[in-house]
Amino acid sequence: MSTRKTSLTDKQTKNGTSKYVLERCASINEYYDIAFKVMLLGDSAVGKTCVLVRFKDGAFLGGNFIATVGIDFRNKVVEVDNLKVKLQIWDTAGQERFRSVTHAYYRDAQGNISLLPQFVLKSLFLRILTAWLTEIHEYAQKDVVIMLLGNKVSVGYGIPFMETSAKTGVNVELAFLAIAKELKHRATQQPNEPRFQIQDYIEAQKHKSGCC
Ligand SMILES: Nc1nc2c(ncn2[C@@H]2O[C@H](COP(=O)(O)OP(=O)(O)OP(=O)(O)O)[C@@H](O)[C@H]2O)c(=O)[nH]1
Repeated sequence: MSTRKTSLTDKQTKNGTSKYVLERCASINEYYDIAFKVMLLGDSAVGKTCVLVRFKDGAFLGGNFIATVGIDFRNKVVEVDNLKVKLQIWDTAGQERFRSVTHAYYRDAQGNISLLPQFVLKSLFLRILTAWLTEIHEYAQKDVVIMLLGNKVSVGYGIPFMETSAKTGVNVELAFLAIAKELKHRATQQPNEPRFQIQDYIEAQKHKSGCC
């Protein structure tokens, strides 16, 4: 059994005043078999906090945009092949001025989910993607599991990619489940067992749900 205490999520308005705090101090006993750290990366306002809140609480954080200050995390336990997998998901501030704070956390994470901006020109999209992949390669573990989330853009980088919406919830649960499965398979894989194919899993699940 493990006990956890989530930290405060401190959000900041454009003028720098901290006015919105998601209060989550409850202590909850939750059982899990295996735990992984996953970081949410991406430029400011791409929707990292909203995706995490959608996954954790099933709600959409609408209203005025309030930027994350520094870094925060939420835990969620998901079931993967009869194992309880705890994902400790780190929500990083996208603003450049917090980069030195967030870089310090890359090394401990087994998974990275990078959110990419919607509706930008392909050349800009590729520039942003390359910048984030360069950051990941510089600061993260060499064998970190990477997933890209975005909207209406197709990527040919051999990295699992999904279109998601924190607003409608489409594909959010699937994205986190897929990364939990990949991490669990890597951690428990027997020598002769075939590798888990994360993109195949994603496609099969999308097909099942009749989604996009
Ligand atoms: N329509 C729509 N709006 C979204 C969606 N996801 C996020 N938003 C909006 O986009 C804005 C930014 O969302 P956040 O999740 O706070 O962005 P962030 O990436 O955490 O930003 P930083 O904290 O600065 O790194 C908010 O106004 C959200 O309401 C989505 O799927 N659809």
